[in-house]
Order: sequence, then C-alpha cells, then structure tokens
Amino acid sequence: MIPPTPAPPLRVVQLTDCHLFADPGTRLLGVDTQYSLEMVLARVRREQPDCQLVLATGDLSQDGSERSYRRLIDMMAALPMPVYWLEGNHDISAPLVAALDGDCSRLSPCVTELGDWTFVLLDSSVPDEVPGDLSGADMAFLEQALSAARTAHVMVCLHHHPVPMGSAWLDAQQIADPQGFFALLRRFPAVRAVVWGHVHQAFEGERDGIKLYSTPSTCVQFKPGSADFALDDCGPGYRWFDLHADGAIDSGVSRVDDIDFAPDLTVTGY
Ligand SMILES: Nc1ncnc2c1ncn2[C@@H]1O[C@@H]2COP(=O)(O)O[C@H]2[C@H]1O
Repeated sequence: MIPPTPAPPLRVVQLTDCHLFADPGTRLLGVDTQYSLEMVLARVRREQPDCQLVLATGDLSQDGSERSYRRLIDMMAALPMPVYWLEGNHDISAPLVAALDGDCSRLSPCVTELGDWTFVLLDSSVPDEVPGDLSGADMAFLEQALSAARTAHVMVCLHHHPVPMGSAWLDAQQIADPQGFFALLRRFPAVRAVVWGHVHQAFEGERDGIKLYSTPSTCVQFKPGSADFALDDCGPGYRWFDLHADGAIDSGVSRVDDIDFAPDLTVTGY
C-alpha cells in the first residue's frame, strides 16, 4: 500500500523592524528604510508563493507617524496573505490603530489559529522606553491564550528578546522578567517556538525544548556579538518558517544580496 502523503507544512514569513518614516526616502543610519523594505517585499513575493501568514514583529515605524503606518499597510496589502502586527519600542499605538482604520483584530495582543498552529502576538513595548517588558496584563493575556489554545502547537511572538544575544548594549534591553516568561511557557507543552525582532540580526537557539528565533531587520543590521553598538554590513531580509503538523519547525533567513545599501558603519548609535 502506498503510504499517505504527509500534509504540507504551514509556510509563515516574519518581517521585522521596518523603521519607516513619515516622509518616504528618509534614511536611518544611511539606509532608505522604505526602499530596503520594498526590496525585501519583492523578495518575499518572488520566493514565497505558498506563504499563508505574515508576522510583522514591531518597530514598524521609526517616528510613530500615521503616515508611515499607512504606507506600510498599503505596501503589505500587495501581499496576498493576512498580516498580523505587533508593537515595538518605536511604535505608537494611536496612529497605528488609526492607520488600521480602528481594526485591532490583527494587532497585538492578539491570537490567530491556522491549521495545527496557534500564534500568540504580545506587546512587549513600554511607552517612551527602549527595553521590553511584559506587564501583568500581557502575562495574563499570554496565560489565557495558552490555556485556550485548541491546536497541538503554539508559536509565541513578541518584539524584544527574551534571552541574551551576547551584546552587552542590546542585552540591557531584553524583556524585564525572562525567567517568569519561560516559567509560564513551560506550563504549556504545546509551545514550540518563541520569535522576536528588535535585535536586527538572525539568531536560532533553544530553551526548555522551545525553539528560539530572531530575524534581520528590513533595514539596518546590528553586528552580532559586539559589546557596544555597531552596525553590520549584511543586507536586509526576512525569515521563513515551515511549521509541520507534528510540531517540527524548519526555518531560514533570506537577505537581499544584490544591492549595496551602504549603511553608515561609523555611527555609534541613534
Ligand atoms: N549606542 C547605543 N547604545 C545603546 N542603545 C542604543 C544606542 N544607539 C541606539 N540605541 C537604542 O537601542 C535600540 C535598539 O534598536 P531600536 O531600533 O529599537 O532603537 C535603538 C535605540 O533606541
């Protein structure tokens, strides 16, 4: 007898740290953030015909302007799959919600279910602060979402890193209580992955049997392992996930490699 063909995995794309400005063409550390996002999106359209969901994991705007959010939403609308949004430290809720025409159903904190997977999107931002924190309300939302999840597997998404990245300047900005966060996740064996942005670099790891992923920004990149602020000269990109019905995950990063975005490597912060 011919064995049954396994169901194809769920293909998900993560885009993060777009840092758009009100005025298109404005540069962040030498990089035109709108142009670099357009180049990443062109790559997503070319490489990801089977993608079913996009996760946009914060710092969507650099200046928190409604104009930047409206342009971002318009650009993403050219993708055929739904986009779910979460907020980072540069984001400002009111203009983002206004740009979404008041529809918060796909904005953190929120939950969506697709096939065998549930996606929980958290808001780790704190108004007017750079480091992340999951407040009591955020943790209560997470606990409720994990308790209510009907699928066999769960991916948890947030903006800030819950584990150190090995860069002192960035590690001062990780979520305030990572132990509490992982203690909660450990109570729910369906949690397979935690995914974040903020660190403008690719990372893959594992903790308590949970896969951990960070993703390059769609604009400037931070140099991995640097104790002090430093930019990397690799291109902007995105991450893809293949989420299997048995909970296994394949993932990779794709970067724009045919354009020199020429970030200003001499700057020491912004
Ligand atoms: N030299 C620096 N040292 C510490 N933090 C910085 C430095 N430069 C920028 N930052 C902040 O660190 C943040 C990391 O990513 P963000 O894009 O959120 O925005 C950055 C700034 O808010």
